[in-house]
Amino acid sequence: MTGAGGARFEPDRLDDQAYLVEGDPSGMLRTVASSAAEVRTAYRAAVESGLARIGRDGRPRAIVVAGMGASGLAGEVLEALCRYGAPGPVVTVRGYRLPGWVGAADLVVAVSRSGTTEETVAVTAEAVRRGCGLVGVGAPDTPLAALVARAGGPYVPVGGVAGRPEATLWSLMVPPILAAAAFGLVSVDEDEFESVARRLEDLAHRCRPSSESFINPGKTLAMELAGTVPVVWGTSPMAAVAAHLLAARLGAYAGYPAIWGELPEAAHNQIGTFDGPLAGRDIFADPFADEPGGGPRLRLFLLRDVEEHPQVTRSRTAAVRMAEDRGVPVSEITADGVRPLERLAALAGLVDYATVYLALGYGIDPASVAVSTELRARISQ
Ligand SMILES: O=P(O)(O)OC[C@H]1O[C@](O)(CO)[C@@H](O)[C@@H]1O
Repeated sequence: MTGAGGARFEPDRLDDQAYLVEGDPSGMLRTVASSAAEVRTAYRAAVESGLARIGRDGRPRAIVVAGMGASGLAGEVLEALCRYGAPGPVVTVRGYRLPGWVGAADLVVAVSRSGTTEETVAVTAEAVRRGCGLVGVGAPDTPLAALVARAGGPYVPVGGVAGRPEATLWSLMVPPILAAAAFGLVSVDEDEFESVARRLEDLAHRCRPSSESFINPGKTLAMELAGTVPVVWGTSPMAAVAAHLLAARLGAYAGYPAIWGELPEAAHNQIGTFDGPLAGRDIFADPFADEPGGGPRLRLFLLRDVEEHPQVTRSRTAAVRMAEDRGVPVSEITADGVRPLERLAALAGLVDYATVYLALGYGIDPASVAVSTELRARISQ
């Protein structure tokens, strides 16, 4: 794709079965529908790679997850799981260098689906030089795999869609979680991953292409996103990962912008947008124009977790009222489920569908947004 500037969202496309096949030549909808299978495969691959054995060396001082883009989100998921209950810190590194304090007492989990992303390879090489414990997740026979082999760490091979690292998150995030579980930092078992898989299967059924827009939650969310400037807030650390995922997927699949944040922090800065130039009705818009509005306007998307701090609940409720008072529409999506990973699955699965449908509604092939590949090529020359 060389640019889709000016593309129009056409809701009818979402119920046009022939278009949903032709407009998605890489089968992104099929890839998203296979998320449940991916969770099960990732679990087995992680177990077979011997990840559980790393726990025998004793608990590391900290776990550092290194990854870029969607691979970095695997670190955020682990951070969210560990934030309040784990006896040690989890840090995500997105960049070329490890923090100065990281050393032999720490475990670095390097995540790169391609196994070639230069930032992640650089951080992994630094981890080898510093004598850190090392786990790798990514494509086999790659620079990343070679570095992890040199350090003698376990490597969890990841397949998936070539050139589409962000197509599914689960194969990237399951191994770091199991690495943390090996040290007792989190408590997860096969049952929990199985209930995640079942939840994703249920979503795949409800969001399937043949299910009409008015009952399909993926298509509904896509229609609510279309033509807006999305402000996406999560109401817990895990819901905030889903908010970040939504913003990331919008950019990657639909070339669409969004801002995201986590309550309570987002209420300290992003709430300013409710009184800004993109909020509410456009008073200068031509009332006789074919298209009302005069440009995209703000819409608040609240990704809610059933486990919220009581003050966050108050902040959320007040923010919804304040948005509505100012003419900013609000969409609220609540993640249900007993365990945090189930709730993440409820939100992340919906996000994956909605962002693919949004791209298709704009007539964009969700696997064709290649500008990040162009940037990679330019900086590697
Ligand atoms: O998982 P990888 O292969 O390291 O890629 C990291 C990120 O870089 C990108 O390929 C973009 O450059 C994203 O698609 C991806 O999320």
